[in-house]
Amino acid sequence: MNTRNTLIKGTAFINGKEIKGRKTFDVINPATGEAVIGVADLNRTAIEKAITVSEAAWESWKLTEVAQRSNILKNWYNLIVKHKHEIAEIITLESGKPLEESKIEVDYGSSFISWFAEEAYRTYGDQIPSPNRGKQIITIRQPVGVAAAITPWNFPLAMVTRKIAPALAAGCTIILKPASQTPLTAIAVAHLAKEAGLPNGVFNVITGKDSAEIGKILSTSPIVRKLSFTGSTGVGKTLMEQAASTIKKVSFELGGNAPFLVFDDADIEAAVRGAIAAKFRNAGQTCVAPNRFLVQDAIFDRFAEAITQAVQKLKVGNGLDKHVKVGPLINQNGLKKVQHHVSDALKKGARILTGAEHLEGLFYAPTVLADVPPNALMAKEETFGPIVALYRFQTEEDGIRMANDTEFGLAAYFYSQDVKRCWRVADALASGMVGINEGAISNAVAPFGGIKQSGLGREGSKYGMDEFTELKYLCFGL
Ligand SMILES: NC(=O)C1=CN([C@@H]2O[C@H](COP(=O)(O)OP(=O)(O)OC[C@H]3O[C@@H](n4cnc5c(N)ncnc54)[C@H](OP(=O)(O)O)[C@@H]3O)[C@@H](O)[C@H]2O)C=CC1
Ligand SMILES: O=C(O)[C@H](O)CS(=O)(=O)O
Repeated sequence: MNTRNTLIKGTAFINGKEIKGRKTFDVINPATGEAVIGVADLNRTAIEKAITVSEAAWESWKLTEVAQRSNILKNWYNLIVKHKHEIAEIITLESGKPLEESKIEVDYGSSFISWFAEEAYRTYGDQIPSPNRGKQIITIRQPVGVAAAITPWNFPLAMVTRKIAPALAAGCTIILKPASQTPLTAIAVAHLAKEAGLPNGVFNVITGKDSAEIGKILSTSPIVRKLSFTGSTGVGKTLMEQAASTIKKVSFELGGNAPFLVFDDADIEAAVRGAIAAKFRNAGQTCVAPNRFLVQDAIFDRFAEAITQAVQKLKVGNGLDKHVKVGPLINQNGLKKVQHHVSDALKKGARILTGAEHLEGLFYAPTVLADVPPNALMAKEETFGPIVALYRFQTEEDGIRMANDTEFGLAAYFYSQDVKRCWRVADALASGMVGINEGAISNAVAPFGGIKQSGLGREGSKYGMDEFTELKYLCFGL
C-alpha cells in the first residue's frame, strides 16, 4: 500500500465514522496483482445501520437552506481539486487506468459537484393558469428522501459524484455501495465531504463483497425511496425487479453496444482521432465506447489502414507510467470475455489487422479486426475491451439498420461532412446520445443516459435533479 497517500482507507464510512468490518476483502491493483489494502466486508447489521442513520439525517438535511447545501458542495469540489493527485493515484491503483486518464476523471467527476452546486438553486416548479377563477394551481419540487446508489468499477470517482452530487443538492441523504474492485476512491471523497462540512449520516459509503445481498437489502428497504444504479444490464434488471417490491423511484445507466459509423464523405483522419478517443479510454472499458465500427465500403480499406496505424502506436502497461495509453483489464473475467469474443470472431471469418493477443497478466494488445461477421458474439454483446471491430456497409440505410440492430441504445457516433446526412442519421439512430464528428461526448452539463436496455433516466445536466426530486401539485381553493 502507498503509505504516503493518507486518503487510502480500508474502512467503510457510516455516520461520519470509519467502520471496520469483522472481515475484510482485498482491493487488487490490476496492473500488478498486488493487494492495495484490505477493505471492510460489512454484514447485514452494518448495512441496515447505514439505512437508519440516513433516515435520521434526512429529517434535518431536507430542511437545510439551498445556500447551505450549495456551499457544502462547493467546499467539497474545492477539496477534491486540492487533492487531485492523491485521488488520481487511488483511481489508477484500484482500476488500472493510466494516471493521465485518472487525472482527467478527477476533473470530470468533480465537475458534477460544481454543476449541481448551482443546479441546487434551479429545482423550479410551475404556476399554471387555472381553468377557473376559484383555484390557483402551482407545482413544487421536493427531495425524494433516502436514496441508494450502486456504482461500477470503471469510473471510481465520476460514477459516484454523478449520483451523490444531485442527491445532496436536492436535499436527499444517500447510501453508496461502490464496486468491490474500486471502493477506495469513494471512501476517500466521502471523508473530504465531511471535511467540507457535510453533516454526519447524509452521505454513507458501505463496502462488501456480497453485492447481491447488499443490493437486495437496499432495493427492498421501505426506507430507501430512490435507487440509482450504473452497471450491467443484467444486474439492472435484477435491481428493477427487487425495487418493484416498494415502488421505488429508479434510474439506471446500463450496458451499451455503441455503433461508430464512418460514411464515404467523412474526414478519415478526424474519424480515426475520434475513434481512438472513444474506443481506448479506460482500455475500452466504458459503456459509451464504440463496440462496432461500421465503415462504408468505398472507404473501408483507407479507414482500416489508418486506424491500424494509430492503434499500433498505443503503449500498453502500468498506468503509473506516464507514457502508457492502455492499461490492464479489470480482472480475469474481463480478460476472458475479450479473449472469447476475439476467438469467436476469428473462427467466424474476421481478419486480424493488428493485436489479437494476450500479453501478460491482465494486459491485452490493442486490436483491430476487419470484416467481422454480423453473427459474431461481439456484434451483439458488449466486449468491454481494447478491440476495434470493423464491419462493412453499402448504403446509408444499411448502416443505420446495422447500427440499430441491438438491444442497447446508450451512445452512437458517426462521421460525415454532409449536413443533410448528419440530420438524417442523427434522427434515425436509436440511442440516448449521439456524437456527430465527435468521439468524446461525456460532460456534466449534458443529459447522459440511454434507451431500450441501456437504461432509464438521465444523469448530469438540468435533468439530473429530476431523478432525486418529486413533483408536487398544489391546488389552492380561493
Ligand atoms: N451505462 C453506464 O453508464 C455504464 C454501464 N456499465 C456497464 O456495466 C458493466 C461493467 O461494469 P460492472 O461493474 O462489471 O457491472 P456490474 O453490473 O457487474 O457491477 C456494477 C455494480 O453492481 C454491483 N452488483 C453486482 N451484482 C449485483 C447484484 N446482483 N445486486 C446488486 N448489485 C450488484 C457491483 O458490485 P461488485 O462489483 O462488488 O460485485 C458493482 O458495484 C458493463 O456492461 C458496462 O457497460 C458500466 C459503467 C457505466
Ligand atoms: O461508466 C462509464 O462507462 C461512464 O458512464 C462513461 S463516461 O460517463 O465516463 O463517458
